[in-house]
Amino acid sequence: MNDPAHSTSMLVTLRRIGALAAPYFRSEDRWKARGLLLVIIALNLGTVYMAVLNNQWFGRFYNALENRDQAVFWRELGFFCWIAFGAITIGILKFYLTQLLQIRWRAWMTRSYLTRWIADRTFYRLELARYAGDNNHSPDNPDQRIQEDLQMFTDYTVTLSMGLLNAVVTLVSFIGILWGLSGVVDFQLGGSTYQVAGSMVWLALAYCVVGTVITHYIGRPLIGTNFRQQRFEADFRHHLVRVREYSEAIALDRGERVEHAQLEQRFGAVLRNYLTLIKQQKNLVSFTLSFGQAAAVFPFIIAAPRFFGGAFPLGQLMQIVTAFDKVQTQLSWFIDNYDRVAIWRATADRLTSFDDAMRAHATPDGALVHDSASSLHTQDLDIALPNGTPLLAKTALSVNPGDHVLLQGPSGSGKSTLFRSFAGIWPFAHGKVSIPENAMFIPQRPYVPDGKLRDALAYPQPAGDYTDAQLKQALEDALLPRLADRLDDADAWSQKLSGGEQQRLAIARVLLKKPAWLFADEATSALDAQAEETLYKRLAEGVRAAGGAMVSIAHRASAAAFHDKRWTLVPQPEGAGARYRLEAA
Ligand SMILES: Nc1ncnc2c1ncn2[C@@H]1O[C@H](COP(=O)(O)OP(=O)(O)OP(=O)(O)O)[C@@H](O)[C@H]1O
Repeated sequence: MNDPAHSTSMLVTLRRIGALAAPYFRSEDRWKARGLLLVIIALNLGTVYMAVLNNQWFGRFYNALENRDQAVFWRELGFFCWIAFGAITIGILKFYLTQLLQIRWRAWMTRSYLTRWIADRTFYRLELARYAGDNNHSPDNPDQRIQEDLQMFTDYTVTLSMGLLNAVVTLVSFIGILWGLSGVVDFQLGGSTYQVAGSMVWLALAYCVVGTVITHYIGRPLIGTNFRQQRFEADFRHHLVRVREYSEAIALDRGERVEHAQLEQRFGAVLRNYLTLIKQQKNLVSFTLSFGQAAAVFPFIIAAPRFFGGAFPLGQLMQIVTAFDKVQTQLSWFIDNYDRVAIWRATADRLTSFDDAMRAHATPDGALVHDSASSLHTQDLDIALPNGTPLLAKTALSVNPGDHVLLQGPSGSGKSTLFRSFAGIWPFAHGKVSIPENAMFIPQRPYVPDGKLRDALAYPQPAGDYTDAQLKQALEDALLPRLADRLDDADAWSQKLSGGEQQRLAIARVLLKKPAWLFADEATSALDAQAEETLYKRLAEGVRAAGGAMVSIAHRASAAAFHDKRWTLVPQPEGAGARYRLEAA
């Protein structure tokens, strides 16, 4: 999380905010968006107009009181009902339409970000960029950007800009009123008499400038403390989630004490910072409360000599007091929103960097030519690690229908990465890969989504594409007969199923979809030798029947027996151009 102390200049931030905000008002929703915005602006101006009417009413009402004029008193009370009715109606509409604009805007931005994040596997490349140490283009926690920052950005942009508009228009209106009410005051200095116009305006300004400077001085540390609070809270929550996710491993390691200490330490940081926050807030609250109380009597005190001197009636005094209050409140708007503006800026900065990162990783760098063919061929295939270290260089290989290839090599030699390159998702590969279109990959750690078992089994196709009989048969063929009756059970399958069961579920998917080309990355590593043999047999029969081929990464003889070709990644000496070389046999 950016510290506000290190954020960019206000001008740059405003440009960024403009760039983030503009697309929505140019989108397909633009007419509704612009219409809503205009109505909200009009309602804000309406609020100010109501306040002006209210101020004028104060003058007439208090004059009626002073003159003991009952007729005017009742008429003005009736008029007040109209003003109140208008203010309430405008207030409700303003609240409702502002919320509506915010949620529409958030919905549009969220969909736009989601689309760009998911599209073309940008989410995957962003994660890889993080491992590659590309800090400029690998924002932390995209989930937080999309879920929280977009909500804050739209909320703050609407409320702060409308608040600013309100403050400026109110100030202009009420400074005018206050100026008119102030009249011209004689002012003696060094034996000469000067005439000062708008004395109340100058006094209100002076009062607020003094208040603002003091608030700024007292409130400044709060911004940094607030930001640190958010970060400490996020750290604490993150660690709690990790303990939950890795509960079993931690329990097996007997890591409770370490985790407890870690959690205590993180919560300690939350607590310490919070105590600092409370102390700083206490200072600010002490001042703003005193300042607010003083503001209630300050205009009476300064207008009193002229009032008692008979310069104006009670109604005008009350008008001066309410106008002074308005001017004072609006001038204080800037300082009241000091920390919100800082949060807004940081949010805009984070969204901009997320935007830039998505743009930078929107499409693969184009170095790998990936097309479809009736069999697998690679040409001049170079594969590197995210940090640039070459793993394999100038690799040419081919697999023809009917081939069953076993890929072997030391751990970390790049077997899975070769598969990632075949699939066309590894951004650090160069050269050419041609591969049949409907090839299926079983990753080392299959993804099993939560929800209904039938959906997890058919993933990513809709379960409706398959009959119950097909789904059940696939489960039975994958040695999961126990699950065949639970197709409609919704559960957190990735937590409930054992590692071996999850692998069998991934194999059930293959048996269900019957691809001609299969790439299996240690797909049976958690199974016993007998189950491994049975399942490999079924997989091999499946691809043979479909006229395709199979490439497997596997270590045990029970799997090796189903392959007739072997590729081995052989370590290369330093200076050979790549860490490994692929030997085909
Ligand atoms: N996302 C990543 N970021 C950084 N390095 C990675 C990433 N994925 C893989 N690597 C590195 O690439 C190298 C090859 O990894 P890969 O998973 O392909 O090896 P493997 O041969 O399949 O290993 P194993 O047999 O242990 O599964 C390893 O050194 C690994 O640390």
